[in-house]
Amino acid sequence: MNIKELISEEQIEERVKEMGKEITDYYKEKTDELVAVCVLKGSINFYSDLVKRIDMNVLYNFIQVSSYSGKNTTGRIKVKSWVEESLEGKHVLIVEDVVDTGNTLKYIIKYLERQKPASIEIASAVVKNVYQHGVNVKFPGFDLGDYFILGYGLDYDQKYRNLPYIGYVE
Ligand SMILES: O=P(O)(O)OC[C@H]1O[C@H](OP(=O)(O)OP(=O)(O)O)[C@H](O)[C@@H]1O
Ligand SMILES: Nc1nc2[nH]cnc2c(=O)[nH]1
Repeated sequence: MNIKELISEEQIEERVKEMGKEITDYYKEKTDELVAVCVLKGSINFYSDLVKRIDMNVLYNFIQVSSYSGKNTTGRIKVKSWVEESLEGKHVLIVEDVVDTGNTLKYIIKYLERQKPASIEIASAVVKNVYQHGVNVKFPGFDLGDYFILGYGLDYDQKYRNLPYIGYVE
């Protein structure tokens, strides 16, 4: 497979730093504590980098869902594990690696809303088809066109997640 680099490690690092500041500025008037929900598996690298750049107390939480097989969405969200602690009254930031059709996020938001958090916002390393999915990503990292991307946590059939940059298959 021929993989082309699209966003370098340095560009990611720079943008994640900025996003951490944007998130800190947004929340600092509202709360001194944030629950960051990592959407496994793809968000693991972004999550780990981003939380270090948020200058307030960040509580960790994890949810695992998946719907992609190869390059295509199956349209069915499989839930593999749920968040553990109660989110009632908490400010929640969902941390995603990529928002594409928005199906995964719509599902997760519905699930988290049942727990009555004070607020739910989204940070995503990459946003694709930004006007199509109807999900408001308050903190987008990179806005890309219709590439199928991999690396920096993102997979192609579970492989290539550990590439330090974001690439696409030529
Ligand atoms: O906006 P959507 O079209 O729903 O696509 C986005 C979702 O697809 C990927 O997850 P995937 O199902 O591949 O699971 P993974 O994170 O374990 O790789 C990605 O991590 C997002 O969660
Ligand atoms: N790996 C990967 N997963 C996705 N899920 C939705 N879009 C993408 C993508 O471009 N790459």
